[in-house]
Amino acid sequence: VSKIFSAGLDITEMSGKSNEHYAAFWRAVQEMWLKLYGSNMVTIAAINGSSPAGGCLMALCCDYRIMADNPKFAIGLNETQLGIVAPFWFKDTMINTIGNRATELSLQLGQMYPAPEALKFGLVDKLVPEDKVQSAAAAAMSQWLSVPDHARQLTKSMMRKPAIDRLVKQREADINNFVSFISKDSIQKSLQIYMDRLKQKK
Ligand SMILES: CCCCCCCCC/C=C/C(=O)SCCNC(=O)CCNC(=O)[C@H](O)C(C)(C)COP(=O)(O)OP(=O)(O)OC[C@H]1O[C@@H](n2cnc3c(N)ncnc32)[C@H](O)[C@@H]1OP(=O)(O)O
Repeated sequence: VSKIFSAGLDITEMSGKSNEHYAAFWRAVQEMWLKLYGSNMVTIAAINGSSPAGGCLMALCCDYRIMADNPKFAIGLNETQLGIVAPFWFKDTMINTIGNRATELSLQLGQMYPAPEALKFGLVDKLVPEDKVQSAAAAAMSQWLSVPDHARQLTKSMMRKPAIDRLVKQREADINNFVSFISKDSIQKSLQIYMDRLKQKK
């Protein structure tokens, strides 16, 4: 889809469904994060459009982020704006990228940052013209792949293992927490209002 890197998690998967559905959905989201954040491969995000919430998380899982230089494209963990809460492992992923204070500001306010602003505090690493995103990502990939792989892999694992271990240890509790949170009437209402607002925007 043009103008969108990822719209984040599918909100329709989190509304009006059974608890079994929510649990299976959340396990799959955890799985995606564990695989991508824990990958020993080099991962470069080529962010060619807006990237809210789950989209931002996916980008943050990568080793390096290149974004199209267009202030109309924004990136951030905007969960609070939907009346929901970024889970601790979303928060950890952001802290590991931009630090504690910038993460707290960003999460409490549910801020989406236009690309030039995101660059300023390291939420993305580089901006390039829209038609150069793929080639810049390929060039970055070559640079990362030129480092001896065993050393790079061990270093990546050393940096990320504490956050990964934390979710692995609490996986079932995190699923239960998600299900009891998302199935609350008040949360379902917030999500409904947010979806209605998205549709009215047209
Ligand atoms: C305690 C802890 C416990 C745990 C607590 C729970 C933790 C949950 C963590 C959640 C993580 C998330 O990712 S939550 C999801 C966050 N995502 C968002 O906020 C994205 C909202 N969307 C947008 O901002 C925009 O749509 C954007 C992506 C920039 C594209 O804008 P455009 O103008 O190009 O397109 P639109 O017209 O808006 O959208 C096209 C259609 O797609 C729909 N759509 C857009 N985003 C959608 C989405 N994420 N899910 C479903 N549908 C979506 C719109 O309603 C439209 O539907 P039609 O009108 O029918 O065509």
